[in-house]
Amino acid sequence: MKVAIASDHGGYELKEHIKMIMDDMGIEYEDLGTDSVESVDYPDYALPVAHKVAKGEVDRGILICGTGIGMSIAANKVEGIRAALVHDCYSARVTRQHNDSNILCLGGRTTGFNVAEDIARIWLQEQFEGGRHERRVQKIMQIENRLKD
Ligand SMILES: O=C(CO)[C@H](O)[C@H](O)[C@H](O)COP(=O)(O)O
Repeated sequence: MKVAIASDHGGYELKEHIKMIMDDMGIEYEDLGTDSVESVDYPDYALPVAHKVAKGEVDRGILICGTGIGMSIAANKVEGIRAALVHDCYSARVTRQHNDSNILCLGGRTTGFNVAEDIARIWLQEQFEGGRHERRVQKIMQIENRLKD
């Protein structure tokens, strides 16, 4: 599995921590910035990650800003993206099993490193269950298609 990861300044330190977790898990990743705590605009980092995931250039994405909210709003504008803002381990598991979420959003100012690490480990390992959830994900995609009319 290959992951694209990015953050704004509010998520920079957590991004560096999550990269260490992926190193430990043996997961290949591409870091699309930012490279410091200097102030930047989160949509500029959400879009490249979302595009890579939507185009299939990577399998999944991780986006981190201060709360994770801005990143999730921006990423979910891209067709084919199911970005999940996660604060707890149960949601991390279920958003993979049920929603087949392809981007994980975390808050660098709202979620402690230890909880964020647990969330990331679960989300990176968990599989989509399909079945009834496949039908529901298809209905999300149909909403995207209707919006094109
Ligand atoms: O988009 C956000 C709010 O949901 C993120 O938390 C940003 O990181 C935040 O808005 C950045 O704020 P700052 O005051 O410019 O550091």
